[in-house]
Amino acid sequence: MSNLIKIGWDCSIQDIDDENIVRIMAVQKNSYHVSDGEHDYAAHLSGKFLNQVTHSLDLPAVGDWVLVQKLESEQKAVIQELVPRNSQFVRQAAGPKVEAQIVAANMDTVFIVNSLNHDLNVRRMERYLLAAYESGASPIIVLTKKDECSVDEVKAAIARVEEVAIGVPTVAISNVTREGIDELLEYLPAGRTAALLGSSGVGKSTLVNTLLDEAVQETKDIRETDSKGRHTTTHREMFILPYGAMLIDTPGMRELQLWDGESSMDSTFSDIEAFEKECKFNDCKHDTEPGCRVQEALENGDLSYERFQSYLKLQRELAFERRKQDQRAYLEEKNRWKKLKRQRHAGYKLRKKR
Ligand SMILES: Nc1nc2c(ncn2[C@@H]2O[C@H](COP(=O)(O)OP(=O)(O)OP(=O)(O)O)[C@@H](O)[C@H]2O)c(=O)[nH]1
Ligand SMILES: [Zn+2]
Repeated sequence: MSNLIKIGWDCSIQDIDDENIVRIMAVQKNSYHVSDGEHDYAAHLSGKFLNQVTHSLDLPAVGDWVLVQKLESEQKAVIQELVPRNSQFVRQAAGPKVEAQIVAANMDTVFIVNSLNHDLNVRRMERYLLAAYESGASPIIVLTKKDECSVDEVKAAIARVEEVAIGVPTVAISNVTREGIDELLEYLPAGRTAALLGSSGVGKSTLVNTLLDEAVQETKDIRETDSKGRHTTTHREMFILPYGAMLIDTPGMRELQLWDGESSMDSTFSDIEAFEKECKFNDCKHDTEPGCRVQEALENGDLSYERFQSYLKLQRELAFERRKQDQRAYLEEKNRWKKLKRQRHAGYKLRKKR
């Protein structure tokens, strides 16, 4: 058990004493890299596990705890069962398919990484915040490339961020000068697990290297590209930092398409939520209703028009996402039914032959 504590196991929450528990350190296609805090194993899913998978969220992700059968002699392990998660960061998988993709699991903290230079985008940050709240972990905003900005620019950027990340700690850092790194480390005590999330190029992998103090995770500068000029490294990996915290890197995220988040809208938009409570009507649509506090806030500048638009847009997007998922659930059920019918029919034919 003591070895598991080294890789983030929280004994106070989960009181399982099992030497066959390991943590997923890396995922690459269908193979896993797991650790029990002492030894590493190459792992794959058991047939039974695969048979029970009904949803992409049932599959192990980086940060997950799983029960395995170890084959000590070969340093291999077979994954039997997934330990229920404390948190999970989920997005709609890239591409046209309606599919949830789990980016990281069992993290205590989500670092939402943005770069302080020209492409600081608070609308994108709202989206990440929503998904972070939805994950069940606590968000922290990390602003990189401080070295590229003047003191005033940094101040102005932080002020913009604080308007959307209400009450969320914000740390500005530089991977070049190491400024702000000590402050960031306060959010990374030993035994804690954090995930780095943010768009491609904001400096996540560089930050992993800064914190590891060695070049482990390849960064943009030296990364290979595929024939289309895209970066090919997209695998997720968890790193054990020298002082005992765990850090999950999530390279190659181009955009964050939401999967779920309706229940986290209030946390993400706590300012709007507070105004809504003061509207005259409970079911106010904040449009033309009399006594609308939201409209009043928009008029007197307490609430920015862009932020309110973003709030409405995310609401619509989540509702749309929900409808698509319902449709998919319906089709899945239908296909399952068809398959069952086919199987029954085949069984019938077999019996007749005998
Ligand atoms: N000036 C400056 N450049 C930085 C800093 N952090 C990262 N960079 C540079 O930004 C570029 C992108 O950094 P990466 O660490 O590869 O970005 P990433 O977020 O891991 O990107 P993906 O792996 O594609 O998701 C590289 O050229 C880094 O050298 C910083 O604090 N200051
Ligand atoms: Zn209203």
